Amino acid sequence: MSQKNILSIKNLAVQFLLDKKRIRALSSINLSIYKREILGIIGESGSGKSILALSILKLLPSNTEIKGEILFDQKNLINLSEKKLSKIRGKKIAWIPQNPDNSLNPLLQIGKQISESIKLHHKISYKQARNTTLALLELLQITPARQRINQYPFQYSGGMKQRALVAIGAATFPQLLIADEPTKGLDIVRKRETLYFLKKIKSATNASILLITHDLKFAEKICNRVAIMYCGEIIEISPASLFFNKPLHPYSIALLQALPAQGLQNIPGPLPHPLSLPKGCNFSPRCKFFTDKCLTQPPIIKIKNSYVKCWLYDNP
Ligand SMILES: Nc1ncnc2c1ncn2[C@@H]1O[C@H](COP(=O)(O)OP(=O)(O)OP(=O)(O)O)[C@@H](O)[C@H]1O
Ligand code: NI
Repeated sequence: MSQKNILSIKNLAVQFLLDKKRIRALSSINLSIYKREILGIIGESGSGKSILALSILKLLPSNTEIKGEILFDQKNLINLSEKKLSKIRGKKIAWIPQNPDNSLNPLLQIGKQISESIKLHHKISYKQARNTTLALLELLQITPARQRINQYPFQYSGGMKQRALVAIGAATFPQLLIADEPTKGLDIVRKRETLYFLKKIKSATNASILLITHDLKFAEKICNRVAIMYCGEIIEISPASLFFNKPLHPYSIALLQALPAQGLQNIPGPLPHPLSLPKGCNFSPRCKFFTDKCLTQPPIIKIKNSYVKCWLYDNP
């Protein structure tokens, strides 16, 4: 795989200001997304996955303080005006929302919603937009496409609506497609479908995909690399093939052991509250490899193609 970066996040920090308190949502995030890869962002609920995605799209609430760099097309998205950003968002960086019923317009034909997405960003004729829409419907097996293009959301099944969202996201042929929990609440058959169609869209559009999930099994099947989040930090980045065989960070190890197939060993202790994070490593109170060193910030260590933020691997 070519390792050209299409997006680089450097020292990203996000805080929410609430009642004069600062809640740290993300700190010192460093992450690159390679061309044509599927990068999984994995972590428990509240670890900051969605906030990371929303930072890239700059769709955070107004009480947010954001620092650092998100480099895309040689621009720092954080400093970009709303006007310039609107040329990127939805066009070069697109988003597949989670819930079809909140995201599709019930009063507009699906075909219109897809072709509007195309026309919004590309100066093409009605006919060209319609042909691209038909091709996308075919690709996502929303068939017969010529009939489905004129139908309304209520005439689609749940699975078709989900795929229609994928089509809207892919309609602009973005360089980066962000999918937030695309398998949430789906049964095994629908999960398998989502896997298949995401892969199909990736090869048809050449997009990179940032996939947010806490479904480890799904991530294993689809991701090239994974980044593991804990309390608003990335604690490990690894090629998926390595991660699922030999996770490095003690939290990653515990996370994989908590899978049903591994006997469901729960991770002891609670997730720290964002307002009272522990000293040093955020995972230290729950870690079975704890030593006194862990009371100071762990270094980020590179091991082959992986990065891990843990004292365990610091062998001077
Ligand atoms: N608008 C906000 N104001 C204050 N805190 C917020 C706001 N939005 C999110 N947070 C906090 O930021 C942290 C990260 O939230 P985020 O939604 O990114 O988690 P997540 O990993 O996506 O979780 P899930 O898997 O449940 O979707 C959480 O502690 C959350 O409570
Ligand atoms: Ni989320």
